[in-house]
Amino acid sequence: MAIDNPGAGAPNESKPDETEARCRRLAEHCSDMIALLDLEGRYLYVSAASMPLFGQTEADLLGRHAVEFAHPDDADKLPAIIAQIRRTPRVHTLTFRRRRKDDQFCWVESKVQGVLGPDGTVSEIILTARDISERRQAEEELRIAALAFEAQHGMIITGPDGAILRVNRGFTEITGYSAEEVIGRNPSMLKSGRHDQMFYQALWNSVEETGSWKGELWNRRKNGEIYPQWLSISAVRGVSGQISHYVGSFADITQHKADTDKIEHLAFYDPLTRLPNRRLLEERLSQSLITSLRSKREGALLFIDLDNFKIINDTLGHDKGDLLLQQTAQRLTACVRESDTVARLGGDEFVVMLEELSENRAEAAAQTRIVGEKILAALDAPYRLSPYEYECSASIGVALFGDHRQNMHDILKQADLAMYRAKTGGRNGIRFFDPEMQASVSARTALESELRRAIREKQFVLHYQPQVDAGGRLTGAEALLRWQHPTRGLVFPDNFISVAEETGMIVGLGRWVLETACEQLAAWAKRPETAHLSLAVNVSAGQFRQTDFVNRVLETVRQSGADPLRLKLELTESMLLDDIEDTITKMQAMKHHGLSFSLDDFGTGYSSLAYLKSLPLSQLKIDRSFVTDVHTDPNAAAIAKTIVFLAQSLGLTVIAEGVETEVQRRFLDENGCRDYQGYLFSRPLPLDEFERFTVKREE
Ligand SMILES: Nc1nc2c(ncn2[C@@H]2O[C@H](COP(=O)(O)O[C@H]3[C@@H](O)[C@H](n4cnc5c(=O)[nH]c(N)nc54)O[C@@H]3COP(=O)(O)O)[C@@H](O)[C@H]2O)c(=O)[nH]1
Repeated sequence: MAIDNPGAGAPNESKPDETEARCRRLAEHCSDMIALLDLEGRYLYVSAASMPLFGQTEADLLGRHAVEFAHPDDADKLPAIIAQIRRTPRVHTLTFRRRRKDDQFCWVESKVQGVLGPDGTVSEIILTARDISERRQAEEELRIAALAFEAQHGMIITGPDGAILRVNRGFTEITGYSAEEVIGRNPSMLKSGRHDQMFYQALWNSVEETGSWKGELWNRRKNGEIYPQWLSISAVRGVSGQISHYVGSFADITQHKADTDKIEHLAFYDPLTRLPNRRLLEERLSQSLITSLRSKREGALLFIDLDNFKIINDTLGHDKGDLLLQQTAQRLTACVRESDTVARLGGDEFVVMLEELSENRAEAAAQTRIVGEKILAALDAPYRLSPYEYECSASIGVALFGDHRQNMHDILKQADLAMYRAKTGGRNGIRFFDPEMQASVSARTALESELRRAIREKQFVLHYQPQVDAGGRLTGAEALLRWQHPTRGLVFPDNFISVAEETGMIVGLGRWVLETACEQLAAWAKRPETAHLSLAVNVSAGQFRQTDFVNRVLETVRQSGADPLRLKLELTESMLLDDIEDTITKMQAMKHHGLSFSLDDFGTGYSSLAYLKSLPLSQLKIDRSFVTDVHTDPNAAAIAKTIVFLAQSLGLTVIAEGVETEVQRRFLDENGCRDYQGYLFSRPLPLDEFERFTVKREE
């Protein structure tokens, strides 16, 4: 299509000057640029109303080539079209960047068309131009948004009610769900179950309050796999300010996390043994120093160095050396609790850090020594380094920590120094840094081996402490263990029972006590002056927890011929509460055979009414500490009275131990206690003296 030159005239139409005036009016009121160019592309006419469009005036334009105003990159476009129009005058549309008066470029959409002259050939060119910069920008933004939406990130758009409206390809690739499977549903379908309600509550609070939330989150893929993602949620608000959409963008960070873990592992773990390295040990040690300051519990650092490790490297080669170090790591790890730390400092140097030991330093040293000995024994066993078998002992230096004046480096140095002393002291041993600790640990080691020997050689005797009733009549006795030491004389249980308990020797020792006590009961039953006596025997937690404890007790009673009705087992609160169900079952089984139970040291532990009711007890024993103070401390007096009242309410008898004075006895008597034991009546006596005491009482 072409436009005829208005000046050329046309039959049956308006007169030419009228038409031209109309055209001019049209041009003068149109904000688009309307221009006439000659066939070279020079401006002949430019509509006045369009001047503000590009800022140029008629004077700036007329006679100038239109192409001069085109962006250099678009400069070829117009001449190419003019060349075509000269051949065929049809309409061409082109977009190009056109310079404005201020030298800025704007995007322009132009229609270019030939105007036929009287000879029917193209004599001029009519050009219209419109600024489309804003439209172009909007289109560009849309294009970028579309590209961004289809990026690798997962995208999810929901309505204000949370229903999914759109997801992208990235979403499908990461989650495994197609768009059809999720549209209309709630994103909660992707939840992994790893976060609680509070987590999601905080997330949505942030979106509501700040408009967005960013963070790490675990979700579940369609195949059930749980994976970590980095999620960013933004609320989109409409013109009214109401939330119209939520846009979520997320990346699968599984690989990133794995890489981070790997980097962390490399930084904090020894690659050969996979144990924590020095750096991590130091971190944990500083943390532990803070914790132990708060909890008041001691910790210990065991510095372990393999004896003669160099020889294995020199003789069997480094690969066997590596193998031995790996096995050492495994053995060390097996010797400690999961909460303790085993680290490799390098070479053949390892460190074990024990935490949460006793508050008492000597006890903590004893606990550490037990672990240290376990480690020595484990490391002393032959290593299988196929085809070789190799033996390699270790030396251990120990530093205790709990003293807040020590710092991490001091402790490591102390343990190292102690280890050095262990080496020079003959290897395959443990040394404590603190000489006092060393002395107490050495004494304990000696006590332990003496005790073992004493059990083997039966160096024990029982003493019997009389128990009397309100009328002063002898009702029975408590059997109390004594160690007849070959050089130290009579040793009292407070000096060895705890060691026997910690080492497990209490089981054998307790068995001996029970057998001896039952034999004694059976012997007394045969004599009229002692036949009425009952005997109380102390039982330790370690004994009671043995799975065959009940059978052993019943068997011992049966074999001795003792009357079970005269045997009373003294148990303590703490041991009973360990596993209350098991305790009740065991006690009931023994009670069924006639045995009775006295709750020793009552009032010093938990003293919970709930368990008291459920245990098949027959007696409560008021602890000596309350009895001692009944007339000096109103609290002790109140406790003693309460225990008597409690026992009466539960249908139990009550016995007071440690009664030393008549004042104490009278107070207890006035408050309903009818049975007593204590120095006021007699100290614990060797068998012959006890029997003489019995006869005297009978007289
Ligand atoms: N598991 C086992 N524990 C036992 C055994 N034999 C004793 N023990 C426990 O050892 C602790 C100390 O016992 P011991 O040194 O024999 O002291 C007992 C009495 O001598 C002492 N006592 C008694 N009357 C008085 C007194 O008037 N004053 C005073 N200062 N001390 C007195 O009390 C101890 C008896 O305590 P208890 O057993 O709580 O009745 C001690 O805890 C024993 O239990 C054993 O064979 N196995």
